[in-house]
Amino acid sequence: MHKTNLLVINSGSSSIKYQLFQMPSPEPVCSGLIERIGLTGGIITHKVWQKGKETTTNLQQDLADHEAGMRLAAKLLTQPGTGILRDPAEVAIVGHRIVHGGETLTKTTVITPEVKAEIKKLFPLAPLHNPGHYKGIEVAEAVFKQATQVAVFDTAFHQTLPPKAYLYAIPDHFYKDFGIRVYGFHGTSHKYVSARAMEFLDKPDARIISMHLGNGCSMAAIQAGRSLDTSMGLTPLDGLVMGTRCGNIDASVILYLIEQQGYTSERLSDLLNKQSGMLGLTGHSDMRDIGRLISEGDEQAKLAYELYAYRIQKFIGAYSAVLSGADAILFTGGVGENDVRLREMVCRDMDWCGIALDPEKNKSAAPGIREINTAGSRVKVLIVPTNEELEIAHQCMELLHKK
Ligand SMILES: Nc1ncnc2c1ncn2[C@@H]1O[C@H](COP(=O)(O)OP(=O)(O)O)[C@@H](O)[C@H]1O
Ligand SMILES: CC(=O)OP(=O)(O)O
Ligand SMILES: [Mg+2]
Repeated sequence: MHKTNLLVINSGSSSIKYQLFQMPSPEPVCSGLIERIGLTGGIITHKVWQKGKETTTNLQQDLADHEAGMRLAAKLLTQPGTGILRDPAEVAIVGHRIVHGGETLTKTTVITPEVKAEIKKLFPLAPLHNPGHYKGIEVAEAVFKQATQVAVFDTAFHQTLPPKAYLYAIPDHFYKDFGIRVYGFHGTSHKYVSARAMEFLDKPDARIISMHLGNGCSMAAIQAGRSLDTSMGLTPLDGLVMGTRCGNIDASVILYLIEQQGYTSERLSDLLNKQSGMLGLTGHSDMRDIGRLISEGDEQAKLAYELYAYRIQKFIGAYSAVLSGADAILFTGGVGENDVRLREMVCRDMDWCGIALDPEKNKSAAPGIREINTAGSRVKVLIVPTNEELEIAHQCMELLHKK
């Protein structure tokens, strides 16, 4: 069978993940994770599967920004030793995760100069993401010259939100004139994990509360595969407490800082996007660092965890109302999939809405989708490892081969 080499690049706010697929096989032949971009102690894990053998390369290297990360990924993919490609021209398609598509880029699309210009126009609405994606596209265009570059948008899955969920209660013309509305993000992940959960539950009309908890965090209320509400808004700043973002905040805090403390918009953007969230509360944005502090008895770290979990619990309550109950809640993302303590805190005292966590199952580190609720729990509690890269690969194939 003819195989298509398809490289997927998923750049998040703190990481770049990449996978090389030989489509239609869903198993990658190479994958990489570049973590802690912009922090000290960058961690790089590059894996290659060839002739039934797995080879892993681990590097520790500080990476200042996403461009440095993308250049390293391209080098690891193509250089002798770690490279799986003899020639970059072997890659036929590069699929890029793009966080913000705005009002016009609502579906998976081939990247043209016009699409790039639109992604650039949206920099202010996704300041931690779209600039990195743009650099990623430019590096990929330079290295994989022959490939078709495709964009898959985080916002696309949330196009099904009803107006009562996507409009803000400000004069209507702000939506009509400037496109100010809830867009919602992490859509590729919410779509992928909810589809896996519907299969697992064998329930195509399932009511699902999906929690993507990574460096960026968002929740979605999903029914029968359609997103009905989500916690991020015009930008990926709203909703939950995140690694460096504040989530929900009274807009008057911003007015107060401008009027009474002389903050400029630049300082405010830096404060709310990059200095807040867990970083602002504890001095650390990575939950592994904060987990270590808790184990050492740090009270502030414990309080920050409580605040993070409490916000999630409130959204579970809200989305139970949106969906008139839930069949399952899903944990995914770097924190959701790995952080035992956090899952325990989120599910604590939630029996009123039918959620009962099994503490032993919660500790299991088994791979793949798994159920961690007690036998009597009315709502299933699932860990569903996300795979944004595979979802992006499928969407690229659908677009280009109409499969
Ligand atoms: N074993 C772990 N325990 C707790 N948190 C973890 C663990 N592994 C990763 N994380 C958290 O996951 C975050 C990264 O999640 P990820 O979904 O990859 O982020 P991104 O938003 O950059 O895509 C890290 O910042 C870290 O807080
Ligand atoms: C939208 C968003 O916050 O993405 P990430 O979690 O990958 O930073
Ligand atoms: Mg991510």
